[in-house]
Amino acid sequence: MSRLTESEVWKALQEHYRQIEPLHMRDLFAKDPGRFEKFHLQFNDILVDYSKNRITEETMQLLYALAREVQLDRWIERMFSGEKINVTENRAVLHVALRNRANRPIYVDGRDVMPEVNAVLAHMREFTEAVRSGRWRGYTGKAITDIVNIGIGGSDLGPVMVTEALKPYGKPDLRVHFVSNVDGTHIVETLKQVHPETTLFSIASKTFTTQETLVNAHTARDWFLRYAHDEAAVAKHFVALSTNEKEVVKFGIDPKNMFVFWDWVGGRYSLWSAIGLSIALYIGMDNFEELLTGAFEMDEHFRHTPFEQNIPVTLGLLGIWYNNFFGAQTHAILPYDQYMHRFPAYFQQGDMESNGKRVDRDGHVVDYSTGPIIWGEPGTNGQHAFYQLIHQGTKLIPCDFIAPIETHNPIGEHHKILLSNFFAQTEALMRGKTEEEVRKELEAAGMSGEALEKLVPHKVFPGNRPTNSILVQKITPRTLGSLIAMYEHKIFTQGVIWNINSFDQWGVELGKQLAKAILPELEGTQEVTGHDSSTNGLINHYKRHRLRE
Ligand SMILES: O=P(O)(O)OC[C@H]1O[C@@H](O)[C@H](O)[C@@H](O)[C@@H]1O
Repeated sequence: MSRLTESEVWKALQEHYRQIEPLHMRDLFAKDPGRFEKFHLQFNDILVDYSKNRITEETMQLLYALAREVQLDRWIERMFSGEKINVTENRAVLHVALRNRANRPIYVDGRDVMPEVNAVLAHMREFTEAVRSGRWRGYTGKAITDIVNIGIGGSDLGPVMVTEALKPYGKPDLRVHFVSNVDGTHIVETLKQVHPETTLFSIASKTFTTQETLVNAHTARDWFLRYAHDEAAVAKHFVALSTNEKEVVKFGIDPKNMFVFWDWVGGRYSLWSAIGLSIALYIGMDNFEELLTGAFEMDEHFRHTPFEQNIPVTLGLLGIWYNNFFGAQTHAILPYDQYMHRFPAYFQQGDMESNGKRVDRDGHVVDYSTGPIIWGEPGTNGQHAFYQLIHQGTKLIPCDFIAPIETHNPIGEHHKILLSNFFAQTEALMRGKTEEEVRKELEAAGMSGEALEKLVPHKVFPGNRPTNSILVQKITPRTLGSLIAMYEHKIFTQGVIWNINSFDQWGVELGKQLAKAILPELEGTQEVTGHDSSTNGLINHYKRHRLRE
């Protein structure tokens, strides 16, 4: 037994779960007309309604007590003050410094990081303004029309997600492209759309050693030089976003064209850093700073608001409730906003790479479930695809529904229809439809007898399926910044409760190592024998059939 599962409050939650599990939210709503009032929170223009959860006031009290039990407040302070809470890599976790708009000093190893943070922001402003205004010229004197960001994981997903989410703020005559996959198709298809004289490549890699990114970057460079025939021209078309100057120089990028960040910025938390250059190029530095401001406001809220009114803490605790007491395995993020279509994918990395851990901070295998599987698609597409399982399947899937009150595209009735679906789905998931209601409905439609009875069970919805509804005024840079930071801090809250290190990612290493060992084995015709029979069989099948080409 771990300290967590042995704690009094954990045991109390287990006991309390037994009382809550049989209750239906329909009845909880019927009994208490003030339920929405009690269980919603508001911060700036973000409203979080968590009343459609399988909770009572006692549940929340116990969950907040759990947060106190693990000293969440102390952990928050440790992060914000630059303590090296990423213990396995001996690093501070300071993405909050990147958006510290109050400019309060934050120290790492006795050194205030803010002057460096501000210097990079100034560098980004100078560069993005030069490119956007057309002052920055390519090797034949033409202005830049296309940005190709080459990066993967945290050096891709954030910029992709944000540039998509903030498309209405994008410079119309500047296109951004993202190449991440080492599959040659990705770079080939992208290069078909751009011209070397007017394209700027931003090579985004914290380590600058990531195989996929370097292979794609070399291919881009070769392609470029096939046109330019001049190594000196590379400086006008390639910039690097990285922590590793040595490798950047080795690649052939002038350090003047390098935008730096630091080891205390985790890859999946790096969109706020120089990794956000493609975002800043596209939406402009003022909007990029608005994004930072939104995140900063959420940081302040997270750091200073009592748990009971604290949005990330509350969302984190609700996640714990389903994950650890109801046994929910997954969590769906469902944005009702087409521009936000990569938001669930972004937090797939954000959450699953952070909290997909099986040992605690002290290296002990945990005896409780940790990070959930995160998934989702924008509404209403999801409704016509996988909502069936959420409504009537055998699995409990807590969902976050996110929608803007105002759309960037007020055309006809579209937004009202979209929002009516947003409201309807959480209502349907909560209420369900009883046998009696189904029977009445079928009778009203003229059905009776055996045919009716046969159909009834199929048309019953059990309901009692938990959702959070997150309504924002409009998806602006500022609001998006707050929303992203909200989820980051939810992940942090859960990591603290599970006593895991949310900031390393050793789990991605084994596959990388094995791929490196296998790569040379794919050469030649010699039979491979060094693996298990499946891996040998697959490699040898590939080699035999490749030779047939
Ligand atoms: O930015 P880099 O160093 O190229 O790393 C890209 C990604 O590489 C992956 O291996 C890591 O798991 C991610 O966290 C990271 O974002």
